[in-house]
Amino acid sequence: MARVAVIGAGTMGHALALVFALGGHRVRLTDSNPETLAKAQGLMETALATLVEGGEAPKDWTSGHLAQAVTRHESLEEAVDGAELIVEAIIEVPEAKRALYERLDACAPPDAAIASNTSHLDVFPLIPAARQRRAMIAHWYTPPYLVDLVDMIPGPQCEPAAFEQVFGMLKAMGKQPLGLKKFVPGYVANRIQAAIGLEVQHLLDEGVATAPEIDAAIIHGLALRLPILGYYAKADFTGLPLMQAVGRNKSYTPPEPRGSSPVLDRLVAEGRTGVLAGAGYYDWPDDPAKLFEARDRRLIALKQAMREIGTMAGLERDA
Ligand SMILES: NC(=O)c1ccc[n+]([C@@H]2O[C@H](COP(=O)([O-])OP(=O)(O)OC[C@H]3O[C@@H](n4cnc5c(N)ncnc54)[C@H](O)[C@@H]3O)[C@@H](O)[C@H]2O)c1
Ligand SMILES: O=C(O)[C@@H](O)[C@@H](O)[C@H](O)[C@@H](O)CO
Repeated sequence: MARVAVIGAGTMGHALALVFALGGHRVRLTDSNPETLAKAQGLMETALATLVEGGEAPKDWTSGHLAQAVTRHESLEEAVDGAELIVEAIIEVPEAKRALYERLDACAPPDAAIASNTSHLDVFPLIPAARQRRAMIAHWYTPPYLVDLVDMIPGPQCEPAAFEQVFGMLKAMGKQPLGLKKFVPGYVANRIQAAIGLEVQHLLDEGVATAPEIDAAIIHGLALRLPILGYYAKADFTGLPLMQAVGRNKSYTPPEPRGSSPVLDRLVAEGRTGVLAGAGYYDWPDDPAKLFEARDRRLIALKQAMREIGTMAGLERDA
């Protein structure tokens, strides 16, 4: 059992606290916003109840059990006191992360590993020199208690033993850490997701299709094969000469990255920031906790079906 501090209790932080608790670790959770920290309790409890009901967490995990495994702390110093692993899950703003790492340098145990959940940032230049030997990225996908992939990148001066320790810890928790040798923005899955993002925003901004139409194309077209074949096994079923021909014809040109999307900017300006705000690309009038629950139930059913079905991509797990 390790002592883990999770910094940031928002969309990812509360869920990561739950993941590490379920993994058998003792977790302290903190956030600079006391309201967010307070709300995290209810979100963790709902997620835990859904996991228990779906058979993805042990039956004896009650909210009392959770309260013992995860404690909430308004003070950063208190949260990191005695921590062996610090999971940084604060906002994706370089200056905020830099300021936090400086504070951590002053108050965290000298041997604590720091693992950033950053989606795309090269955080290593933001981390003080004294912390470099145990600095790494461990990037999770939401909800991390159901999505197993964790992208892992050691910092340029990270000691291999420190990296392997955290890598092994995540493996022991039943996760699928994917170790990359050096930082590349977005790792593997987030780069693919970013490319999809660029294309779907282009299609929407240009009025080619609506958000529901684009989602229908993904859900009823692409998504069915992906869990079984990934990309390359699907290509083998397509036939590689066709892929060559498509490439040769240059029939696809990716949209120019513009750094912004007019539709996205309008939605955010209108306060339609996503499920937690009750609306985003879609309207979400229900209680967010209920919506997370509805999503999680479906993900559990899918995950369990996938375990039964197996993939055809020759992955280690299916051997
Ligand atoms: N949302 C996702 O799907 C997702 C998935 C994987 C990775 N990430 C990454 O995880 C990180 C967090 O993302 P999120 O979606 O949970 O964001 P979020 O906005 O939901 O939560 C971030 C939290 O950090 C808190 N915070 C800000 N500065 C702080 C500080 N100095 N100390 C303590 N708390 C602080 C905020 O109050 C907020 O509650 C980002 O780096 C993001 O790129 C997000
Ligand atoms: O998909 C996820 O959960 C993650 O990849 C996140 O890091 C996040 O959603 C990013 O894709 C945001 O661009």
